[in-house]
Amino acid sequence: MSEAVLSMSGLHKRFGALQATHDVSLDLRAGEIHALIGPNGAGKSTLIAQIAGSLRPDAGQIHLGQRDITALGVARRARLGLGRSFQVSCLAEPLSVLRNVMIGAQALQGHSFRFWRPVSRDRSLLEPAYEALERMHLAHRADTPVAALSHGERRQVEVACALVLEPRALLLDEPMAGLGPEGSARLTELLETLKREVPILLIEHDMDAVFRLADRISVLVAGSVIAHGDSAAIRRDPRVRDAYLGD
Ligand SMILES: Nc1ncnc2c1ncn2[C@@H]1O[C@H](COP(=O)(O)OP(=O)(O)OP(=O)(O)O)[C@@H](O)[C@H]1O
Repeated sequence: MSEAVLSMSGLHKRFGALQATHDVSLDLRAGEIHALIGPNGAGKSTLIAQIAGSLRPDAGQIHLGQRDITALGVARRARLGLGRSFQVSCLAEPLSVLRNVMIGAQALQGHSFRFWRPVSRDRSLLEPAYEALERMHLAHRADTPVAALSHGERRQVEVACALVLEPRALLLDEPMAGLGPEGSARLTELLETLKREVPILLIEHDMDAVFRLADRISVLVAGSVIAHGDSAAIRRDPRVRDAYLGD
């Protein structure tokens, strides 16, 4: 079994009386997609926020490789190799695809707006941004305004933004949301290839995509991991069927 690229142990997070994350331990290994699924309000976004660094856990540790990153902020984690895409799109419609990817990378690096270099002059980002677009099969759209892209292509741009800093691990929060069958199939194919280079922790409600993509699945219910295993094991787990999948 390959070594964990990203791992968390004993994570707890409480909001007042609500235990949003309860003793969650899981890891992400090289070459895999590990999907995190669960009903609405199960605590998936709360968990991702703790991993990405925007929310501090009450207890527990998060490691990127051997390094304890629990106390580090979002930008430090991004610079150390934790990439993420967001549930809500933040692309600038009138700007080209390439400029959006460069701006996205700057933002992830933690540049404050006051000290922003105009992105068009930041040559250091140009080549990595172009390469990230190539990895998402979008280089031919580099000069196209985001406004002219399909919904699926926008999702590809969002993943490309997260790839510019060459992450060691990637957090993807509902990348299939709002995609039709064609867009979803296309992104599924791209992620299947991408995982060989960057392991992916995937939060996703589209169960077809999850069962096709995930090497391992963890099921979160009311803040706790109630089941963990490969697709076949999760499909037949009676606790998961009761709590989430139904018949
Ligand atoms: N900042 C907050 N303050 C108080 N309660 C919160 C806060 N953030 C989340 N919660 C609560 O924590 C629980 C878990 O929410 P979370 O958004 O993490 O679930 P989720 O699994 O991501 O849901 P969804 O699939 O609908 O996005 C919910 O009951 C939610 O209302």
